[in-house]
Amino acid sequence: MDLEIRNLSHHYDKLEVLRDINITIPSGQVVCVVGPSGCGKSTLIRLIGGLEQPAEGEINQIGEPPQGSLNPLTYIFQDFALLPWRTVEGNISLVLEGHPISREEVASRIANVLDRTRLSDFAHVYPKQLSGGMKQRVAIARALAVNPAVLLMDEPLSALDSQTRELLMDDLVSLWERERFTACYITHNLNEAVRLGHRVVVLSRRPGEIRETVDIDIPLSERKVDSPELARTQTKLWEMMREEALTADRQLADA
Ligand SMILES: Nc1ncnc2c1ncn2[C@@H]1O[C@H](COP(=O)(O)OP(=O)(O)OP(=O)(O)O)[C@@H](O)[C@H]1O
Repeated sequence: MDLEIRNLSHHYDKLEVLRDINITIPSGQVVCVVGPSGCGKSTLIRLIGGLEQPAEGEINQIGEPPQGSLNPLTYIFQDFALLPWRTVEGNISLVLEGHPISREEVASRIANVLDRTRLSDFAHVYPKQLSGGMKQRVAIARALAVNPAVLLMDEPLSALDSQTRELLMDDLVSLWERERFTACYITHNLNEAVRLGHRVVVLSRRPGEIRETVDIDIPLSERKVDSPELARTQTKLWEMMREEALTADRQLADA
């Protein structure tokens, strides 16, 4: 299933947040959205997921969700959003409850995502026993358990230290290589964007408008930390964002 965002604009009372956004998220690709603080990135992902209705424009789901999809649009948040009183397995089963699937299917979905995220040995552990990186892997496993058509990821790595972030980026790449998920990935971190995005959409300061869309053709598995080509793309993106970010910072300071 592709996701098509057409002529989307949004405001909160008089505060114009997003202006005429057009983005296509093709099935099996990761589209990263970057932009300065306060430009409307989180608003955009909430609108895509249907948590809020856009003031103007539309979000179209083109084609059918994958077979066995229980929830076509599924979020992964920065703060993991795990229930502390449930084990890893219990946190994953939570999203499967209430769906018309058998106990055997619940068990097989949980086993599958624990295996894919290398968490099988931690099924009975509670979140407080896990590091931040592992908590986010649980959140990723939970999202994958419903076999979503599109993963909506809002700054999923920004609560983690840089080393853990690197490891999780590798995890996301391996997960994608194994089963090509579709994702809209919001981040202010350009390094994440060039490592994980097939396409990077750069937003201006608020009201967020599309400044540029950059396609990166290097296969995800070949994007190495020290790749000069990626470094060049990252510099190009930063040049686009620099002025916007500086002005956005000044506006926030004046507010
Ligand atoms: N529910 C709301 N009601 C009123 N204003 C809101 C609401 N949600 C967001 N805003 C405002 O809309 C603007 C965009 O916010 P948003 O969180 O989408 O930006 P962002 O790009 O994700 O920011 P950051 O990178 O700092 O997380 C901000 O000025 C914010 O204060």
